[in-house]
Amino acid sequence: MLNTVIIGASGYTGAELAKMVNRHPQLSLSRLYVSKNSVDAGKPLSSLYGELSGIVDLELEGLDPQDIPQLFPNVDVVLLATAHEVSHDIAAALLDCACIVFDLSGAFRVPNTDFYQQFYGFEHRYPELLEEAVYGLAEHNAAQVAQTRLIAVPGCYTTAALTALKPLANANLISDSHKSVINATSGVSGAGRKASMGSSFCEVSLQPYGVFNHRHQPEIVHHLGQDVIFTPHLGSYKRGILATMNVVLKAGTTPEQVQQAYVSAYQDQPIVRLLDGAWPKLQSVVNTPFLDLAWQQQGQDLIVVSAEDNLLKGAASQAMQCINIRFGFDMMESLL
Ligand SMILES: NC(=O)C1=CN([C@@H]2O[C@H](COP(=O)(O)OP(=O)(O)OC[C@H]3O[C@@H](n4cnc5c(N)ncnc54)[C@H](OP(=O)(O)O)[C@@H]3O)[C@@H](O)[C@H]2O)C=CC1
Ligand SMILES: CC(=O)N[C@@H](CCC(=O)OP(=O)(O)O)C(=O)O
Repeated sequence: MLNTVIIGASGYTGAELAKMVNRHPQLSLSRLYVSKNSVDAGKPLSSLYGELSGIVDLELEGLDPQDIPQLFPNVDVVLLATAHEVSHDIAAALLDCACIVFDLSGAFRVPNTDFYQQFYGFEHRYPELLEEAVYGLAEHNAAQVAQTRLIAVPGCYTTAALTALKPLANANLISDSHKSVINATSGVSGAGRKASMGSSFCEVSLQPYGVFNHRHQPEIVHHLGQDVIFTPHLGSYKRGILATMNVVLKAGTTPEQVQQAYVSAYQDQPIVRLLDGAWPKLQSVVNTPFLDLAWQQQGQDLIVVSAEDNLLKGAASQAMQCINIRFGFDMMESLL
């Protein structure tokens, strides 16, 4: 059994992780942490999430980062469900304790320190860890995930976009002279559990945000290898992302080539479901680890649509896919 700890366990993705770790036959959930002075320290996780009552009643503990060298030497797996800056600050100390670290934040996703200054607003002090980290896009980077000690789990919008666009880019089917256009809508849980005006019940209304400057645009570009335009939208519902993408294909690309690109990428990947004759919808993926994908071509124009649960394939269940890959467990273990 692998001794497993979740830091940031009281948040939305942390609670999803707790559920999955708890039902995993090879993982033993030993501790749940929040910040040192958290108002939730001392409470059982199940007092915050009633559905976990009798299932995960472990108490949330406040973590002082200075105690990491004493607390973590016997821990095998650490899941960081924390804000970017928090993950940035504590990952190195956890790696020094020989933990395998799965970080759900953006702190190690793009190997470029300038990117962090520009899009995250902090100076990245661990350029060597940025180089070392493996991007945990499970269906595409399994071989590298299996070898590493630091996995940067992709962002939720990024997973929706890259899963749809990477097979086309890998098959060299996207026109060089057009940017692919990604329009995606996320439920409010994408903003996390902490209260804010922008995510309060009476304020949320379907609306774009982060136009031309959302940090997932450069994350997508880096891992796709092609420029894109990305516009996120906040929807007035709890969870799920629907992304609609317009792609201009190279002249002469046939529907068979597009089909072949998707089938060869995902035919052995149970989490990505290629729909035949229906468009993805949130209802089919919310509260599941699946990402649904469908497309339609008209000449050089391709519309491709993906849908996922932002807290699951967009975060926690993709982290669990990475754990399964990293330790050689069945790839579906504990996902359903
Ligand atoms: N929500 C989503 O759809 C997605 C989120 N992500 C990323 O995953 C990470 C977690 O997101 P989410 O679950 O939504 O966030 P939440 O805001 O819901 O939860 C954050 C958690 O971190 C804890 N925390 C805050 N500061 C510290 C600290 N210094 N030390 C330890 N714990 C701390 C919080 O508890 P407390 O404040 O009480 O200490 C809480 O448990 C973020 O980096 C986010 O960007 C990635 C993909 C999708
Ligand atoms: C609705 C909403 O606010 N969504 C978040 C995305 C959360 C996420 O997946 O991304 P990171 O891990 O990169 O923070 C946002 O736009 O910032």
